[in-house]
Amino acid sequence: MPVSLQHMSLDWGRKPLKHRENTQAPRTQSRGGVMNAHNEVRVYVRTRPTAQFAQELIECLPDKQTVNVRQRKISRKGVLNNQMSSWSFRLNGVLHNISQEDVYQQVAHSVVLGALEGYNGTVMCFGQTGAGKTFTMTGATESYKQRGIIPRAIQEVFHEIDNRVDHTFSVHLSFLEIYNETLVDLLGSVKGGQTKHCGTMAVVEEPEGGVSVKGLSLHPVHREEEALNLLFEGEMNKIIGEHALNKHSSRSHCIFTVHVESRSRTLSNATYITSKLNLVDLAGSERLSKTGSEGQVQREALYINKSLSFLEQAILALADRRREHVPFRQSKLTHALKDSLGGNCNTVLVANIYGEAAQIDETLSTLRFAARMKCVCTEPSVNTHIDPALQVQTLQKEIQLLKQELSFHNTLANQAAVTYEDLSEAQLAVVKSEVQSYLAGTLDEITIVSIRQIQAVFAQFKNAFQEQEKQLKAQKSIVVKNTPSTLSMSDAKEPVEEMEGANRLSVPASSQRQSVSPSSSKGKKVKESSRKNGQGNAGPGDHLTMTQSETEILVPPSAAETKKSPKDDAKKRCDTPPSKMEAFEVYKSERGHEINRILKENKSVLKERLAQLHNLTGVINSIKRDIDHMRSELQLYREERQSQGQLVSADGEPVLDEAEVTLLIKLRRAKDQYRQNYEELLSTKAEVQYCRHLVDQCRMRLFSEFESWYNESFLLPDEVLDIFKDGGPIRAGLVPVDKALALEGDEQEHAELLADSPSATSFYNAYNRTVQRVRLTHTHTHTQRYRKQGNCTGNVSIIRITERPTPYTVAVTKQTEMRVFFLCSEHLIVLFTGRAAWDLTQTSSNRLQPSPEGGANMTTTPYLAQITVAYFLVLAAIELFGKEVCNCKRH
Ligand SMILES: Nc1ncnc2c1ncn2[C@@H]1O[C@H](COP(=O)(O)OP(=O)(O)OP(=O)(O)O)[C@@H](O)[C@H]1O
Repeated sequence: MPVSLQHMSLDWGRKPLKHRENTQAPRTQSRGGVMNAHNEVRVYVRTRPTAQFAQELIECLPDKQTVNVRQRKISRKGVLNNQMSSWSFRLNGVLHNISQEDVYQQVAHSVVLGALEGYNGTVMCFGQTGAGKTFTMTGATESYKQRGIIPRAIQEVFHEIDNRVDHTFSVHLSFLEIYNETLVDLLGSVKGGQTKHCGTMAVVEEPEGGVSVKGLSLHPVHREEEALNLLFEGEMNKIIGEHALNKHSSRSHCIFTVHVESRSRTLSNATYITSKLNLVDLAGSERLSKTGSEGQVQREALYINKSLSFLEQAILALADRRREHVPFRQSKLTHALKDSLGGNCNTVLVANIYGEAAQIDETLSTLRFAARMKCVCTEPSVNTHIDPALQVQTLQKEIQLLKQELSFHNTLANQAAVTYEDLSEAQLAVVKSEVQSYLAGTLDEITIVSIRQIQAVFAQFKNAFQEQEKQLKAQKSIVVKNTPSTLSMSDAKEPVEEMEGANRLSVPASSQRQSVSPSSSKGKKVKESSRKNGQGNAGPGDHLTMTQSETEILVPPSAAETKKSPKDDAKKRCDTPPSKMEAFEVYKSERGHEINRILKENKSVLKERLAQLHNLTGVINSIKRDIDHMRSELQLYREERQSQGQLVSADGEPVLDEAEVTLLIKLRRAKDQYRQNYEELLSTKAEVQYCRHLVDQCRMRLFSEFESWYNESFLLPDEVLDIFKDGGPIRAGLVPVDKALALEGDEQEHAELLADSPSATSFYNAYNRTVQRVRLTHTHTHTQRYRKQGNCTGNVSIIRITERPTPYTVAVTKQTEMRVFFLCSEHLIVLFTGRAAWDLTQTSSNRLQPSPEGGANMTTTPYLAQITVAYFLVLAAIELFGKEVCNCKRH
């Protein structure tokens, strides 16, 4: 077996970078940056110097990036004729007659710096046997000046490490050989190596992507010299053969890897970065007819050629972006290079070629491989890791610091006694009793001291709510059992959509328990028809979501309630108001008929526009697909042509062929079509948005008017209804704040004026309207005045409820007995004493029971405006506490 060991001279000492030899070649990238903006593999071609350089066949252009190759055409019969074919290859650089130092600077310098910044890097030499791959990668052994990329990379790594004092680095080396499809550890015999997994060597996939070699030893190195020793040791172990084209031909593929790990000395975070710098010297492809290899060397050549052809297949697949599968596992070489070729790596290929005419076929084939490789994309990214143990330590320190901050803050705020640990059983019991007292009205406020306490308070509220809900359900099931439904599912089906919204705006349960009289005949009609159905309200609620209000209504009137006085008639009727769903149906067909009709019309227009939008989207997507398809067809076509070499005219201009031109025209047309449809899509979208807005507006109006009508017909107390009478200061429905606030005293004033003369009604009505209008313009000032009276300053706890279309804010002042509630909605802002409001809830009375302490805007005689306001406030407040509180802030 003609295997020999290559002799290496070991006299390459380290030389400081500032004394380096000629560095004329431009530095392509800045220090440590991602070297390739387009994330494509960078490809260089290097010519082996020769006295017989075939100038007439190989032309290196002055741009130092293009190489043109000419070859005699082969006739159909397989014989050469005098016609020539030309190919042009544009690469990242043509390294023709340049020094080893310049090669390193152009090819590997930025990849090495990238590796120190956490980017994986690969530099790989490919080409015909004897073309200069080993010379490029390892260099000549005789002279320091002629050393190749690997020793220079080692030198640069350690030089940079010495300079980067803000980081600590650890460097390990490995040296893998793939010989006849067998993995060999070239440093296996060297002591001090660490091997992760023992046993047969194999390429294994890493859980986080990428590959590693099981059983390959990793050697820690601290100095350049140590690293060079290992390189030379491995080089000595490489298998070398001899044939006609190369006396010292590498018979295997070799991957020298520098593993770098770096941590910041200045930042005390738990992150660190790692990278792998792969320096790959591939075995050369060879034609047995040219090398004249025999026996073992011939067998090796077969293995080499086979693995290189698998490499070509993998590159073809990688370059074709439509291919999902890349056959990496076909050979040990492609599998081992999996993450170096198409991964997160800065990859550079050097294609080594002969300059002689005799090797022109192989040169052309090497250049085609290089052109394909240039189409391969990589995604360089920094390999950042987190050290879990260090992170725990850092977080513990941070917690400690924050605890100290907090206790310092508490001391300043006179709250040194507050603890922030989990609440004990005793503390939880205290919270529970506080919440119960608060709900019962015996406690005005719960002082908030910590987040854990807030959580416990909310948990208690939730418990209370759930318990109440359970009770209501139990109550409902009893009533439902006794109340046969007369409405079928289909009856209830249509209103569902609208009622979902109606429920959102609905008046809560307790409000319906109040004794009120209907003010309109329509309301009565609904109520009466509902009465005919036994208890009146069970129907739709049985099939749909049973709201709290509906369940409440189902409770049959007690014997005491049926005993009526003449004035109690209204009360009794309101004990059993119709279900909202039922009432809503009636409302839509009568009072709300017009707005309901408009809503329906708007909905149908919206539906039509949505269908149009849907169609347009379909059309656009299909055009987009066509465009994508054409683009990739064009790309593929170009790549194919590029890999065959760019066809150029006699003047050297690139020539487009007919097929490419046709594809370009088709693509342009499709783009125009896409643009037109897209514009149409935008205008249709705008129309849809507008229609949606109209539908929403109509729906909101329908609901709000229904609410007003329902309240007016079934729920509002007589006193309130009186003030809604024609000519009264407040119109029926939700009470606008300005009117509510302006109401005070109006009744009296009105009555006095009317007393002048009964025939002066129109005059006074007009007068009153003008007065109201003037007051309306002063709403803001008015509200401010009340706000001040409400003493809404100082510490305020705000609980915001977000589960409603319009969020409500309940603000409770801490300073005085006075409580101010703001119910903010489109129509109503209420200022009131909290105690009075809660009293009202508890007694279920329609009369306001002011707190004994009273407030600046409260007296023992309830004003009508205040009653009205209180009424709405209480409804909202009850509803609030039936909902889960989502967010609590302490100001
Ligand atoms: N740029 C160059 N300058 C000087 N000598 C070179 C150059 N390129 C190659 N050589 C010489 O050519 C011979 C073959 O080169 P080398 O061993 O590097 O080829 P190879 O591509 O690695 O071949 P194989 O694939 O058979 O291993 C060596 O003696 C080497 O010194």
